[in-house]
Amino acid sequence: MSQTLYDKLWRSHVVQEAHDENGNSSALIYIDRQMLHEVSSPQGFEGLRQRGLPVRRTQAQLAVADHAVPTRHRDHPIADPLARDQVALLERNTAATGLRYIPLNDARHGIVHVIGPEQGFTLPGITLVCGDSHTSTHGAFGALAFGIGASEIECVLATQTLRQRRARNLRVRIAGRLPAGVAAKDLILTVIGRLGASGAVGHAIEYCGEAIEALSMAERMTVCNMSIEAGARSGLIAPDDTTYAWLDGRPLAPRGALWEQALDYWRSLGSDADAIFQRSLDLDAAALVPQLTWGTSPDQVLPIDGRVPDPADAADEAAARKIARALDYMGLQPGQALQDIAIDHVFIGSCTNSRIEDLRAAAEVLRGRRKADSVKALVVPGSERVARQAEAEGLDRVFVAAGFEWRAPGCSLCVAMNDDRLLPGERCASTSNRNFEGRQGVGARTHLLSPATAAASAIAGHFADPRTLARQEAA
Ligand SMILES: CC(C)[C@H](C(=O)O)[C@@H](O)C(=O)O
Ligand code: SF4
Repeated sequence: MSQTLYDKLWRSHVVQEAHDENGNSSALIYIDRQMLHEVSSPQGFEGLRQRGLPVRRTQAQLAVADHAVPTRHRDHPIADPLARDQVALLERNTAATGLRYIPLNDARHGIVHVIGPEQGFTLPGITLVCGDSHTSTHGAFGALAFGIGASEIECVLATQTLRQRRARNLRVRIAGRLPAGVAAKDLILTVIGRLGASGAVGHAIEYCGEAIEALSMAERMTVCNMSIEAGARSGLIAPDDTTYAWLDGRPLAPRGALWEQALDYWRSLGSDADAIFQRSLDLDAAALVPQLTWGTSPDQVLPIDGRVPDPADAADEAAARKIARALDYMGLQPGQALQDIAIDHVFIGSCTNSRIEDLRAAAEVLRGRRKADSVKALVVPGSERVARQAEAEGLDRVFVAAGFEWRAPGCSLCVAMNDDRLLPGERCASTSNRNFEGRQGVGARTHLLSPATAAASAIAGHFADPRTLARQEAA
């Protein structure tokens, strides 16, 4: 029977399957690898300790502290007591159980979803979990990767299995090629706008089509990363030569004969031509434009040349209330042009957009230019590896010359769990993935966009279209 990529990943990991009276299937599936971070893991380790259980497969785990870590003064002890305790606890837990832990000042340190792939811990064909919703990122490699809860972390530590419900298949097919100035971030924001924030609940999204095949691994990770913002726990892209070239030689990737064997297997993973998807969405890349969120949910998104929606135009009462509430929190007026909205901050970072390609895209816009005086701007590379690469290319100097602060890796202003946060009412152009109320600090206002659009907006002091800047340059 023909199968999708998801079906193949699922079936190859089922230990035992069960069907309920509605025909839904759930199964005990084998989990190949788990990543752990300081915020979601303590309860899992504690549960294990209380039950007196050992970790079943220590080599299958990789831990790193990223959410609470400061992005300055990394050579000093962590000043914030809560963050210090969280990091110290992860260090103790991993040491006590013999798990692989990447310390703060290690050359491999960074955001969990950036370093997993970098180290080759993430591989095609595997199941990978983490107590973190953006684990969908790793699906860019053709891995079945999803976020799990605290009790599930304990279960994976103890048994290397999980009971899961099988997802339905949703295909997002993008024809054609992305136009210049339009990024993978614009693509995924468009998709989320079309599907809605809970539109893909219960589904695994497979992204395919010419535009997806043409994406770099960094761009594919940006796309899969935000699958959860449409409600899907997993996003997937079939592995191909781009994937293999990127992984070849990574520290934890297979080598020699094992690499050849793995390649043979990985090449069999793509969805069969006649595989059945329960749902599908088709878009043309040529029609895509830079996107910007205006509200407090990632699906409240519009083209950069759009205007703030008017609750009066909403389809029904409930939709009108939702828009009105978002406008109130965001401090916006119906009908306002998005490009007239002034910003206070720019944040380039997060597991969505902090890879070297993202920094290059932003630096290209900023080279020889300066941010507006009214704007505070921050670049937080996704990992030490990204930071060193950027420094080797002189990108850090481009950012600093443009008036940006160049920081050490971590989640930082994506989630404001460290000391990087905004004040109430402050407005931020952010390359991260969530614009929820309070996400970047109590009362802070977040607008999601691509690195290039963030850079163009930093220069303008208000939201700006990176394509306009490129046209001015050419003129
Ligand atoms: C803190 C963590 C558990 C959380 C998540 O699950 O995603 C965070 O990473 C986020 O992006 O909101
Ligand atoms: S960078 Fe943001 S989205 Fe990614 S794991 Fe950290 S907090 Fe979550």
